[in-house]
Amino acid sequence: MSYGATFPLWREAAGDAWRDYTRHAFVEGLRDGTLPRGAFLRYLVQDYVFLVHFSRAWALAVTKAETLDEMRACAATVHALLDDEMRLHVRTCAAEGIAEADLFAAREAPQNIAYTRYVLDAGHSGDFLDLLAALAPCVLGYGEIGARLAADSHDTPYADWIATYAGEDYQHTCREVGALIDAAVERRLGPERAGSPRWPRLCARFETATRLEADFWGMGLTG
Ligand SMILES: Cc1ncc(CN)c(N)n1
Repeated sequence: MSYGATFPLWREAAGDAWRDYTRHAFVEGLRDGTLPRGAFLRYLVQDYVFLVHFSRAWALAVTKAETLDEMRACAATVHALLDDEMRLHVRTCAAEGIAEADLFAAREAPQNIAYTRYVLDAGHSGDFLDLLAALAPCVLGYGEIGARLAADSHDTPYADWIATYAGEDYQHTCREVGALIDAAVERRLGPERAGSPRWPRLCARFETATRLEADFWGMGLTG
């Protein structure tokens, strides 16, 4: 999955961190069905709270945008998070007897706080590109993981999770976010994006968010 021209460059610059995230033991447990149910539910409850804060971060991107097209793309992502992706969390947890009000009130794990507040801070202290570089591993990494697991999963109880991220709605969001990033980078850095003095810092932001993703899986596994 490439999702545009900038994402593959950021992904390559992140080196091993990208593999640590997208091939994490948690992900492999989703793929082959060996992930303990308790670990999955611990992750899913935290992920609901994560998505609340991620929606706030994408809403912040609306305010940091410079064009109406950018605003529309960010607002569409807020909608996709709040009204599509979180449905997976609500229905899966409801089947386990966990109400949505309990999800909303869940106590945040330190790894969750670290990741979401890092991204929000990238947006508050930086500009639109700083924020997009910190947001990208989340959206596009799950797109990549979902597509791979859909093509290569066995008989797993996590088929609903995989289908959500491999599905057309989520993959459409990934393509739109990839296009948004490309256009935003070109607008601010010009065609020679990798030669811009800002480029290393954007790569570093992407890599940090990628490492925080791996830590988030680890939280699911070990608490
Ligand atoms: C931690 C995390 N990262 C990414 C996604 C995909 N939006 C998610 N639901 N949770």
